Amino acid sequence: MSLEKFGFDDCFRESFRPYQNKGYVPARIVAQHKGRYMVHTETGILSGKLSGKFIYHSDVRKDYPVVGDWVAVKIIEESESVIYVVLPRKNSFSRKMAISGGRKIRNGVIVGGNIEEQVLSANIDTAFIVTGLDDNFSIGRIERYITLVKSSGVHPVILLNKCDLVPDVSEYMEKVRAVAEGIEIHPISASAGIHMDVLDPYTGSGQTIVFFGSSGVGKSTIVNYLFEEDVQKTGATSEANGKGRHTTTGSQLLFHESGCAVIDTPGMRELQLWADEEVLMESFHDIHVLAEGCRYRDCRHEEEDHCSVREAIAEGKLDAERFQHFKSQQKELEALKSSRESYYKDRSSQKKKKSVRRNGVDRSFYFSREKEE
Ligand SMILES: Nc1nc2c(ncn2[C@@H]2O[C@H](COP(=O)(O)OP(=O)(O)OP(=O)(O)O)[C@@H](O)[C@H]2O)c(=O)[nH]1
Ligand SMILES: [Zn+2]
Repeated sequence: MSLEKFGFDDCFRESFRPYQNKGYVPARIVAQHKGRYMVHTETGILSGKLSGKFIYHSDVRKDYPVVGDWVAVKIIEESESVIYVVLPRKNSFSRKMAISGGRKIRNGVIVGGNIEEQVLSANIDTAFIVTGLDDNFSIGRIERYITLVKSSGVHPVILLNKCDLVPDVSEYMEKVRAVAEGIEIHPISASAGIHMDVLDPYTGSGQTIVFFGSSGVGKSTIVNYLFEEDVQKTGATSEANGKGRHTTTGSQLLFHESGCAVIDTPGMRELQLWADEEVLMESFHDIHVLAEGCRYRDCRHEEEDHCSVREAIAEGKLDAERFQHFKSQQKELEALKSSRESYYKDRSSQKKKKSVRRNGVDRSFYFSREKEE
């Protein structure tokens, strides 16, 4: 199969030129785990390890290959290759990682300790910012995601999913348009198959896409629609209000036979979690300010003594309903966090190596993932 189909464009071809005719072949990183890689070459998927020279010359983490990167490899055996070079990236998503010292996450940003940039994925054409037109709809959250995507240099597209749940989308469209100047906004319904053809221009041959959005907005349902099969498990709607459970597991770069690649890695999901946490902080700023007066730093504003938040409710300074709303959103985030933690634990105790090709989809769960810190 041709590599153009998987995004190997003229630009990458040009960067690869010096390695051509020297025994190297171009390949794309489709999985990565602690210095082990899986690469997709013209002839198929191989394991890949870094050459000694590469390791010697790379002193920062961001030099190392990540999912989505194009690399120059030498094939040493039928199923094994050695990675020599990472071709220059078009763009990338990264997070700041603490490598030592007293780190702490505050407002979604790591403070304290030494920080190093960790690149999570590279060479993405479109990042879909997905929101549900249900309880989950939040303008603040959409703004967060826009910032996240724009700062990486990737083209953002906004999808307002679950349009089947609202009689008139125009009011939502207007609200979103006000914070998303110049960004395409599309109302869709993945489960009802409404307006799904708006995705066509972004999901053709050679395109690499990624989905951002809180748990339950329908990211997996959209991917399944695109791939016309259940490549990702979707959560059954747990409540009548259209909320779903957190269900996506697995880390992969999925290739559709059309040539579209979908990137999904746990690190990217953490980026979303942080964006959501920040939104929670911002939209309940009053409660965060009140909480500073609580006796205990980790006060949950439940049964604790000297709780400024409960006092404010008792005095009628804080609306009890608003506080309940805050608590339920906080709970949702905590549940999401613990499900991600158990995901990492499960993965580390269970070594998986599986690659199945079905209905034109390379379903590759290349190897287990542990928290890469
Ligand atoms: N009404 C309606 N429900 C939808 C639509 N798309 C998805 N859902 C439902 O929303 C729930 C969550 O969908 P998922 O695709 O699992 O959401 P997700 O964003 O992948 O969630 P995580 O995997 O937790 O990140 C499921 O019950 C879906 O059936 C839609 O267009 N309309
Ligand atoms: Zn309190």
